[in-house]
Amino acid sequence: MDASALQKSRRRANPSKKPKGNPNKRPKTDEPREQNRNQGNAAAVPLAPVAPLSIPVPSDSMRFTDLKNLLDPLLLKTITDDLKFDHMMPVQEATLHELLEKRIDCLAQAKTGTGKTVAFLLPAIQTLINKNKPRGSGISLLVISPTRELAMQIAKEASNLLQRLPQFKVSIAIGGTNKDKEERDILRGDGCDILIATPGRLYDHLGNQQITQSFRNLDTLVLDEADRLLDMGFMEDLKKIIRCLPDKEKSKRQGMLFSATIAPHVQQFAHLVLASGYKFISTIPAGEAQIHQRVPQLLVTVESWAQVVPAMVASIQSECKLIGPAEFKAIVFAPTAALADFYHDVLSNISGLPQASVLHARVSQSRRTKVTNEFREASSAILVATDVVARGLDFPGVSNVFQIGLPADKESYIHRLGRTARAGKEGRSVFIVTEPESFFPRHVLKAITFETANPDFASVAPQVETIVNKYEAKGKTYQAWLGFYKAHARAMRWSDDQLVAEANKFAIEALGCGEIPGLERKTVGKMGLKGARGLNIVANLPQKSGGGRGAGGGRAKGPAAR
Ligand SMILES: Nc1ncnc2c1ncn2[C@@H]1O[C@H](COP(=O)(O)OP(=O)(O)OP(=O)(O)O)[C@@H](O)[C@H]1O
Repeated sequence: MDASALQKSRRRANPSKKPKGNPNKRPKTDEPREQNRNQGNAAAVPLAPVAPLSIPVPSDSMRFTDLKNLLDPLLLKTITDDLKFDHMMPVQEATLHELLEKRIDCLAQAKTGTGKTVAFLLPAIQTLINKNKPRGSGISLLVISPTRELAMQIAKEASNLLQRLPQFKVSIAIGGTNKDKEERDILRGDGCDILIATPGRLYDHLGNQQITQSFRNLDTLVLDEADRLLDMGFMEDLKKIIRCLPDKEKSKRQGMLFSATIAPHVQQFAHLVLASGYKFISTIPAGEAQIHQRVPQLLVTVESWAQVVPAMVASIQSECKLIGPAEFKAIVFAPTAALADFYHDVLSNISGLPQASVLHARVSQSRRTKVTNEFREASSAILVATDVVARGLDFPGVSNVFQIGLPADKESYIHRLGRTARAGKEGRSVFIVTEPESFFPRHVLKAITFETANPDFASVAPQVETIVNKYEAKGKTYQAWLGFYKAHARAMRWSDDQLVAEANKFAIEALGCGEIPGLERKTVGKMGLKGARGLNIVANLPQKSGGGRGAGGGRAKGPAAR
């Protein structure tokens, strides 16, 4: 990061005022989260929300060398000489001293791409060094991450920080990989000091007493992307995991929650990980959006579903021309795996664009790792993805983010956007919605100033039509569309009949289907669309239905399925 970028980033982070009101208020579509929050852990009394500290970030950012009395010389040398970090990012400046010296528990909020990972790894690694425990004393630091890719990235960053201290070992525990190998790694003779894990796989491992035992001396517990982990999808696993760990008050372990977005439920559940006197440290000034104001955010509103894909292609072509093909590195976010496959197919068949790849939860783990690594290394490429890459992933040099259709919620929009303009770099964003979806930029994202854009999509429409006509998985795409928008139907003010009518328009106009794709009866039931008019209901198929007759699949669409 250059000096002027650092100056800019410092100017942005001036948390001198306490936030007023609730800038993170969730859209109305989040009732399930609300219910889940209220169910909470009955035994635990939620703490009253803690007001954010007013920590003014000085105009001259501290240097890492200013911490030489608190940091191990080898660790400091790695930061300055190997990683070439000189000044601290605002979140590091705001947290490191307190985390290192006072070992406070904290809930920390800072914009995407501003160095939160180092802010939690550094104090935790220093604790590991300070404790100087004999080998085989068990895991000192546990970091929990919502996605596998983010867990791998954090593990890499931890290994980078430990390159001059090779006696300390980092392991990962993530789904989709060989569990036995992970187990051997965690329990190996020379020990595992740092474990980075996703919740489901970690809980699986905790069925093994030996692994549970390896947490007996846990010094630090971190939840990265804390608001996601304390959300409905992960809460139950998380509570079970925490029950398997030593009691937090007795063990005196340090707890840290980090995220760019801190939704209200985070403060309600922070006590699961943090001690009662924890500090809330925010480097986002009151009233300021949690996103980088310098990222130009273009909004394209199209009239019909048929215009979405041509508008996507035209926007990508125009941005690619603006940035230059050699530097154009874009992530295209789609609402579901099937829509990501569809958009990927289209973009792969448009000449003149950088190579496109696709990533979502239904891609095999080995492929996910390969695609992630290739995209990280690429100087020019397109990655079509679902929210599996929305949070935390640090792909260098992403010039553009495209969001096609509604994100799951406001936080998802912010985290997706945060894949560009990281660590002081420039970035651009395009958000494409249809008229019925335009409530989202207008109301849910009302704090954001969008620039209206009108890409010339009429000229690409015939080419897109030819590609779409050849696309085979139309039924699957239709079903995924229906499942996703069913979840947003209330916000769109659609009845079930209207939802189906819009889905059918999408099938005919956007997918070029000759007739409404069939949906198995059981799928209609699972989607809660029994009785809705306009569906083409077909009998349940014996087993796997494939893409042929019915829309196939039938698996509920949740975060895990994306
Ligand atoms: N002090 C620093 N100076 C320069 N670069 C830094 C510094 N600290 C971290 N970085 C780099 O900044 C980039 C972004 O950091 P990181 O991924 O930790 O951001 P983040 O705040 O966790 O983002 P997100 O909210 O998206 O998870 C990384 O490439 C990291 O190596």
